[in-house]
Amino acid sequence: MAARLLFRAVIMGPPGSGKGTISDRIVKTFALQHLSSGDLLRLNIQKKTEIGIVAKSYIDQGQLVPDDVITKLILQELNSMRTNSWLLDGFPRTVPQAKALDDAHQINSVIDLNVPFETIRQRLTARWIHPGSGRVYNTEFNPPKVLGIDDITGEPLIQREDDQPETVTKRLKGYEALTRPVLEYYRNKGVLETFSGTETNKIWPHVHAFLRTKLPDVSQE
Ligand SMILES: Nc1nc2c(ncn2[C@@H]2O[C@H](COP(=O)(O)OP(=O)(O)O)[C@@H](O)[C@H]2O)c(=O)[nH]1
Ligand SMILES: Nc1ncnc2c1ncn2[C@@H]1O[C@H](COP(=O)(O)OP(=O)(O)O)[C@@H](O)[C@H]1O
Repeated sequence: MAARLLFRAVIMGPPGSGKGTISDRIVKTFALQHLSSGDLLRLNIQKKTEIGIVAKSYIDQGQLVPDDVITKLILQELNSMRTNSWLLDGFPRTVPQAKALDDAHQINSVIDLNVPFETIRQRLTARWIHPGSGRVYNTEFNPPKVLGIDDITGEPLIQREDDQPETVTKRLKGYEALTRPVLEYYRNKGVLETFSGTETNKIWPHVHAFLRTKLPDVSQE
């Protein structure tokens, strides 16, 4: 496929706004490759790589991993996705990250999930993940078939250490201070699309309708 036909998108929103959940629906519907910075970091932590060891100390504190560490990791990964359309989830989270991404790739659209912080706090205490795949559950919204067990592999689910209420508060503060300016950055570039709401099932049809104007729906193929 010629480079000009590739679609490059970013999905943004505060922690717990549904980026992972909506990304999952997007990749099932459109031919896009999904890259989640959080999943990639957790994989590195699991494998105890050098990056994983550095990242863990920040993540557990509810702080962002340093810009140079995450930027290098993501740009390296994107290098292996040169011929694909992609959806980047969780990166960029600071203006320096956004600028570094711009220097390497042209971003066509930024999907911004605007979900109130109170809604998010409630969701994150009920979030369970399958660490191997990044599959995400919620005991109220999308519970696993068997409590504590991944539907697909039968392996145990875990709660993220950084989903404890005090850490969530720190992450939301960090979002306000460091990530909100990235929305402004993309608004000024004319690529920001904001979707507001408190329920993924109500937000998703709007995201779907928007992407439908950019990409063919391949879910029936
Ligand atoms: N109650 C409720 N939970 C949701 C909804 N959408 C997503 N969730 C859950 O909220 C948590 C955060 O969603 P996730 O997609 O992981 O958000 P991310 O941190 O932005 O990637 C997960 O446990 C989801 O299953 C919703 O509409 N209602
Ligand atoms: N682009 C990034 N820059 C710095 N730190 C990041 C980035 N992406 C992920 N992280 C680190 O990983 C943690 C978990 O990220 P993620 O799984 O995207 O969480 P959530 O989706 O709940 O916001 C973040 O709180 C942060 O410490």
